[in-house]
Amino acid sequence: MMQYLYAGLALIPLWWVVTSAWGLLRNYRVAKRVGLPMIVIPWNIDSAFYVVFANPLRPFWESRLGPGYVRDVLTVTTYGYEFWNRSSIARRIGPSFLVVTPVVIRLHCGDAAMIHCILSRANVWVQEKRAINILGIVGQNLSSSNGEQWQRQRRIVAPSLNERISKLVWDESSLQARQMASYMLAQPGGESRDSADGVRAIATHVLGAVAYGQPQPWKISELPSDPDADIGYTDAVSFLAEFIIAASHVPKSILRSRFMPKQIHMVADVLDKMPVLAQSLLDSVRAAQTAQRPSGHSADESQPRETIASVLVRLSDEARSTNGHAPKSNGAAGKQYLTQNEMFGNLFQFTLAGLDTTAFTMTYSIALLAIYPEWQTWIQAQLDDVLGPIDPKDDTPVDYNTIFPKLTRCQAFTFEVLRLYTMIVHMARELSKESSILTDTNGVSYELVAPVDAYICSPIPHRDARFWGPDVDEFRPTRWFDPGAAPGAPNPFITPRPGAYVPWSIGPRVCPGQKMAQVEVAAVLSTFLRSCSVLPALEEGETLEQARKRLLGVLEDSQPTITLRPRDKKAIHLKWVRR
Ligand code: HEM
Repeated sequence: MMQYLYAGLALIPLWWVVTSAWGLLRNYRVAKRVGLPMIVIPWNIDSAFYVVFANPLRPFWESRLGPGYVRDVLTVTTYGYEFWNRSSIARRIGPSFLVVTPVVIRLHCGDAAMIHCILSRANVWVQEKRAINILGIVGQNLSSSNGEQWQRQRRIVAPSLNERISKLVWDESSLQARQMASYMLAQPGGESRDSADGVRAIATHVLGAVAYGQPQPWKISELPSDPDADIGYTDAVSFLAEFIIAASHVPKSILRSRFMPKQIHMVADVLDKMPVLAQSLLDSVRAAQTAQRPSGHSADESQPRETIASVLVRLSDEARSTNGHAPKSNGAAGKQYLTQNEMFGNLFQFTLAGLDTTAFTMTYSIALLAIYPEWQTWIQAQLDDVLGPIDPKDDTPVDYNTIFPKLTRCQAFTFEVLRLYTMIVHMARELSKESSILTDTNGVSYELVAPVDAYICSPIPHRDARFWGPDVDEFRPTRWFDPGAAPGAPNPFITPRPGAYVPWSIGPRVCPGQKMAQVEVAAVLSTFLRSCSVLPALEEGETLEQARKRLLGVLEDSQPTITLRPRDKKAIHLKWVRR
């Protein structure tokens, strides 16, 4: 009897070897017909074990391994390589290549024309299942749906981020930035290691105010840590956003187990509280709408009361009453409004998609201002030109409609930050049809046959000298100005080749919060630079030049979790001085 058991156990590894070899051979044959460069890997790179260990192992092999196949394999299978590899693999083997394993064929796509092909066909290259599982934890939302479900939500959600919201974002961001600048200037010697936490507080409070109607004064926020304390909706969503992988992958019973730290127990508690918190937020939005005049304004016409949540509720309610059961193209009745679950999901999604992306864009921006003082004075010169001489006693709010369009240098600076420090280093898609033909920038076509995944590796086209010129690796915001644009033209910027610049994605699933983020970053940078300058704080015996190099090293040592971030944000040690 026992000998059968031993034979059975011995067969398990053999079975694993045979099925892996068979899978690899099958995928290799399919991939070879495509004609793109390949990196063949004989194990499952998506297994939980490999995903967990690949990143911590990076320091061990990075300094020891020379160039070659093994190094390439370890690089492309370590999360976030798209940023830290600085396009070195893509420059050697080609901007797009296939990673072939026993279980998957994955296109790593860095060619602008191919990226454009994929992102403009949202019904063919759909959101990948793993991303859907992570992003839909609190309810169905834009990022966790495809097809008709996505289209319906998009019709209602995208318009909620409208121009009126941009004005609110501008005002709230400027207010928060003024409070943060005063705090920084009041620190001993104006020095602080809290700039990253400070701008995260701005991003959190701007969302709290304009998305959920819960304004708060600026203050560096600690993540909640007391499971018994009351928690507001904004804090709950930003807490879950921080622990999104645990919240989406680990069962609540394990999150609550005795071996887990208190903060992880809280993930389960906050998940349980979310429906109640979201419901009470929606109830208060609906109550405020009932009390409001039909014009959508409060009694004081200059004070629009709308928030993203209230616009979302209004648009969905309007859709429900006008075409709640409009016929689908196939003749069946289909709803056109958001269900309660989708409303919860999409409200949560704003924080998930909009908080860290905007906060870290601001973190990199401030650090880069300190690293490149020439660009800081360049922006300040335009600010002084547009806003006139500085008067420290004048704290009249700057008007969004007239001033934002004129702050072209702030905007160009942000474009350049997001070119070299792209927040979302890859966007995952999978082919939903039998096959798809992609044509690259050289006009060569490739046929991909399902099942196949694609990673849109945004940093690769952002560092492609074919589109950005020989100084592609340099930080140079002036590259964004079109030399042919007339002075004072409303849009003086170049239009990058389709697919060459995708920090906000492109095509039907382009980020609906793009304008909101641009307005927020411009408001914060312009408020800071109008009254302050930022420099790297010097360590003992260091020159300013050495400190700038050190600070650049801190930014270069970045790693995405979902959003790109410096590994050590406290090493962004800045000195704030009044202008
Ligand atoms: C600098 C800031 C931001 C960056 C770099 C950014 C980037 C992106 C990218 C790359 C995508 C596409 C992801 C994919 O297709 O896999 C996306 C989607 C999205 N973003 Fe943003 N985002 C930013 C700010 C915001 C803000 C402020 C909001 C809203 C408050 C927002 C809401 C969304 C939503 C709802 C989607 C899903 C769109 C869809 O699937 O139809 N984002 N964002």
